[in-house]
Amino acid sequence: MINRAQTQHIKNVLSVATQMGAANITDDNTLIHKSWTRCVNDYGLDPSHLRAPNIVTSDILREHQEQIEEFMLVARVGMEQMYKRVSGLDYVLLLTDSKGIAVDYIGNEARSRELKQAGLYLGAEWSEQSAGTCGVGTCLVEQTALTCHQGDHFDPTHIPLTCSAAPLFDPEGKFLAVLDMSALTSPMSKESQHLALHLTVMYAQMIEDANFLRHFDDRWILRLGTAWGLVEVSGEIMLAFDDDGVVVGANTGGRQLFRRRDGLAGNEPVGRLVSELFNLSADDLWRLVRANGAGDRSVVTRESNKMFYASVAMPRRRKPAALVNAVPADGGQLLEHTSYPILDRLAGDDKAMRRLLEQAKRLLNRKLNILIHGETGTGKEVIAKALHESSVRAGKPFVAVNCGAIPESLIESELFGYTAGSFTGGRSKGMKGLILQSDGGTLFLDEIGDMPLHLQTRLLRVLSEKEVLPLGADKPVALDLTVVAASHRDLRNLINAGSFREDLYYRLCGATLHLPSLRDRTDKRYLIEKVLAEEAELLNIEAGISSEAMLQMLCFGWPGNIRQLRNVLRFALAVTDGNMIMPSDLPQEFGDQFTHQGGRADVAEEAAEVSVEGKGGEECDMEQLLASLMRNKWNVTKTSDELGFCRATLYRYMKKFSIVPPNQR
Ligand SMILES: Nc1ncnc2c1ncn2[C@@H]1O[C@H](COP(=O)(O)OP(=O)(O)OP(=O)(O)O)[C@@H](O)[C@H]1O
Repeated sequence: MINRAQTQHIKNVLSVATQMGAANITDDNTLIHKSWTRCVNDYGLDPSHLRAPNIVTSDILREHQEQIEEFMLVARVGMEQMYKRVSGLDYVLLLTDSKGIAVDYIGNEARSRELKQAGLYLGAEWSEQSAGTCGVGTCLVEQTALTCHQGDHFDPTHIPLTCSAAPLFDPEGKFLAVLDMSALTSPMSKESQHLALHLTVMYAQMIEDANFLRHFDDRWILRLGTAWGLVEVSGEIMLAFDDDGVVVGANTGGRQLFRRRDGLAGNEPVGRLVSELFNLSADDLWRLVRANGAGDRSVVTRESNKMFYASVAMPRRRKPAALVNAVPADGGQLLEHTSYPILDRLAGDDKAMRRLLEQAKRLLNRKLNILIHGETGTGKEVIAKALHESSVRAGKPFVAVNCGAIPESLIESELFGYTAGSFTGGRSKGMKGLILQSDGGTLFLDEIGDMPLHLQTRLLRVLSEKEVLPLGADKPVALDLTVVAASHRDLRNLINAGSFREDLYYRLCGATLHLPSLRDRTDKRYLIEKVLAEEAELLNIEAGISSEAMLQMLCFGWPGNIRQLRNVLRFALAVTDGNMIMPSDLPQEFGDQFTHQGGRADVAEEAAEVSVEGKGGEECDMEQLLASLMRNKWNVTKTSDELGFCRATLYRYMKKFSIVPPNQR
């Protein structure tokens, strides 16, 4: 039902959109009126057709999140800081991607129903084409910061809202995302939102610059500013340059400084020498590195003669050989690249695992909850513990809880604890729950999908309020909690089935790690050798594995993943006669899945030592062949292409090496 104010709004929108061509709109509200015109004339939207917010499905949302996953980690830190400044004022923060989908959100959980109804929620689509004129959508088109206040909105249902939005660009200057601060209600005057817009622009710049510095953490950074004392921390203008003094990146301020006045492309700082852009020789750059807050820091742009103060920071991540020698002894300490041996040891050369571990390293010491997905036995708890031990929380407790293993009737008291006498059968002095036991450290919640719904609600409260209320207590206890949750089930299916809270899911998945199953990993040999060494050490023996037993293990499907691998090796070490594991030491199913030529074990062993040649003359041994087959999911055409054989040759060698595809076993 359209009310009077809405009817008036619709008339207003239509009169602006139909009377004015976009070109000749010049009043105060230029951006908004241009957008109304676009909505009616270009997208065919009708303001009298009221639209409910479009919230995309969790699958689609995840696809959008994955596209800017790394950026979201940086943005989240900025959003949390920004939210602290406005909490209590009923603002909501949205981060949308370049398509206008809200990929991250921070808002008042208590008002989540109203916020969802208004579209101020995770997964909401705020492009102009979908929602009409709005903070995010119009910022996406105009690529500038703006406030879309109440009646500025196109859709009459959005009239109560106020939205201030600022664009975010990636280190290459590509439009990446929008940061938006919105409220369901606000004072009438648009001026009341000046501060909101200012804050949004400020945090957008901070997020963009943090992302820029992360992206170029192996490069030299030249900062320019107009305040002498602030230039070391100011991100107004930043240029990243390489060891030869060539600019490899510029932040938005840096690109604007060199933008041509006529707006045409060109004059990009990237690719040019720092000394071409400023009156700075290589010696001057070193002087700025050493300046350490003192001395002359003024620089002038060569083309436009603008004066700035400058500082230069060394690469944070690596030690570039050429420059280490060039930087004088008092040129400051280079930061060593920190390695994380506990995480690094979890994988060999499997690409998916190496990517995952790099991602895990970037998550360290961020106040983020992490969700780990993976089949049973893939090492979810192992990686959770490695994350804990590699972080600053290493000295604090790591408390692991298997939500699926504790009887439902006990989970509540185990997790939240209880006061003396609060329930029959409890300890007389009460009990500190597992959540409180993990204060300052990490709480690992395994099989989180098995947590009963009413406890999910309590856990959500603990996570959002950072305090826990033990059973029977009248005062909550504050705590510093980091949760790593794991599940072998797809939690989104549980959400769709109504057995898992969506809001808890988003609280838990500050970042998601997907562990590959063992059969898909290309570093099986590394894992086999590692687990064998660990098991042998426990028995205080030296142990090896014969090439045929290794081959059988490499070919096995491992439905129980690394846990099964450990059990198999433990079994083999227990039954083997000597210190060398032979095929006969492996459980029966290993022999069954592996067809020997003529049933003779020695054929495979012999084959393992044979090398075959590709048509290009390159050597290829049995293991390479096997690895390639597995990499290509046993697709013979792809494998033969990769190795440079014809298919017939590949089949011949598979036969020779007794390699049987899984579907023929
Ligand atoms: N990278 C690894 N290196 C050596 N051993 C590992 C590795 N990952 C896992 N394991 C071993 O595999 C077994 C299972 O690991 P873990 O309990 O972490 O798996 P999970 O995915 O949490 O299993 P579940 O889903 O059943 O709880 C353990 O014995 C662990 O030591």
